Amino acid sequence: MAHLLSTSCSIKVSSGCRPYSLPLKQGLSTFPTSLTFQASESPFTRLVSRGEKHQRNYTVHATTLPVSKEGPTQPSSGSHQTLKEPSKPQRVMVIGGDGYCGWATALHLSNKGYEVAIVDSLVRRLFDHQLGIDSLTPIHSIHNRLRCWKSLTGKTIELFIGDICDFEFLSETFKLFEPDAVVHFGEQRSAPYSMIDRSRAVYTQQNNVIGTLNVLFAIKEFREQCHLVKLGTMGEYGTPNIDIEEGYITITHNGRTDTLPYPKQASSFYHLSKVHDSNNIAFTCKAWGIRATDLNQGVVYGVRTDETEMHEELCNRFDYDGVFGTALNRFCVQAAVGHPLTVYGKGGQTRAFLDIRDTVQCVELAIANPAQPGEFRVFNQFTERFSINDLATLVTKAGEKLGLNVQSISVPNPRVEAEEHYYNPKHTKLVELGLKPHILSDSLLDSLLNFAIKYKDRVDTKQIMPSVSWRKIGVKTRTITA
Ligand SMILES: O=c1ccn([C@@H]2O[C@H](COP(=O)(O)OP(=O)(O)O[C@H]3O[C@H](CS(=O)(=O)O)[C@@H](O)[C@H](O)[C@H]3O)[C@@H](O)[C@H]2O)c(=O)[nH]1
Repeated sequence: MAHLLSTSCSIKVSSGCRPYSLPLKQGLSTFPTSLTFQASESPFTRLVSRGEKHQRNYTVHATTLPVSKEGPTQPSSGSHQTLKEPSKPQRVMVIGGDGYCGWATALHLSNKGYEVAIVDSLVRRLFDHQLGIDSLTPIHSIHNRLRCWKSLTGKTIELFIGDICDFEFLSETFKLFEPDAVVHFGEQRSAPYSMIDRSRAVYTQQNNVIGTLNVLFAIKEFREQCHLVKLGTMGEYGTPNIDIEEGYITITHNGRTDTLPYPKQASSFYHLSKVHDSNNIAFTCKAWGIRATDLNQGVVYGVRTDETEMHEELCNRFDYDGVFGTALNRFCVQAAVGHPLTVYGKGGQTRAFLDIRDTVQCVELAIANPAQPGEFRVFNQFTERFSINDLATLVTKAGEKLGLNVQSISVPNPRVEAEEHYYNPKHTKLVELGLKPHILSDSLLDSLLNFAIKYKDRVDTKQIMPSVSWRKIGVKTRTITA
């Protein structure tokens, strides 16, 4: 990688047994990069030695306890390696477990009694450094987060730091942890980031598509009964002028009828990467009998979950900048600091939304009710629909109740998207499994706004306006200046 600097740093990993260090060669240019391990001191070697110790423990302590819809509630007993009923998941690998949705999910599953391992390259933190942005909330290192969780609850979350695009690393995590389910959040998830320049577009698709392919190969090779729960996006469908079904549509054409994958019309290189993932997963379910659930998630808002609010060191990240911040969270921060709400274009663009507390609930439901071998399920994961103008109105009213003077402006739309359109996506499958939605209420908006007000001194208002244009993307690597 031409832009890779040979800066070395050390990441400390706490295992349940003893801490050890992973020396890293880290790309710190403006170019996106994953963390690359030095050949002489690879994490692979270290993880193997740690894993051998754990594997001995598994033989003595691991478990085959049955799981209810609520998830297992008892600690392990018996040998995990002789697991006879793989459809009863207990061991969940959360890839991307240091990120916004991943962190909340990892804690939630651990709290529900699952044995959880986080696999993460920490590259999301590196993006912040590269772009000069930061979470509204101060976030602690993954090591402090996990130590804090352990001291509060007595529960250990295992940690594997590395890049899933490195198949050797991923293989070792599979062999050591032996997951029954893998929740895959470990992708570059920002549409604007993928539209900064050619290098970020290529990075996004390479990272996301190859990472998911590696997960599929790892399941096939090492853990064929493991259920893949993959974070897709509602943006895969685009905004067609007909109802959006959950993954599949039955079509009669020239007198013949078939149920086919719902047409995809993604509108950023990021959203397209998820379409490519879905195709690869669908194919491997057919070809290899992989069991998979694609969670086509809408735009997530909120920050607190039952677990993250147990201690300030467990606090989740909260992005408000023009690259990683999402609509409602951004509007709350904008209202808190007196910045006009940034409605792109006409504001009639309508999207599917959900509270982060429902993200963790949906993932848990998908794990507790796994897909069958060879089945490629698609769930539309959201609870409500709003246009951007609806959101601006809601935040304005909620802000006024708190004494804030909230204004909106129409910003020339940096994206290429329909600004007025039909939008009626179905979302019944997760409700049928038991989802109890948190609806966007006045009290939730009130608490989100108060949250934003609490941290408003940390806001860098220069990061609020959008800086990435879908039309102006070029091949030249864009350097982010201070
Ligand atoms: O200040 C803003 C920010 C956004 N928007 C508009 O709000 C809509 C949603 O944008 P967003 O930035 O909130 O979300 P998006 O880029 O679509 O991506 C986010 O939501 C996706 C779900 S969905 O939108 O595809 O359903 C996830 O896949 C992504 O990981 C997550 O970053 C867009 O029409 C955008 O033009 C504004 O009008 N003003």
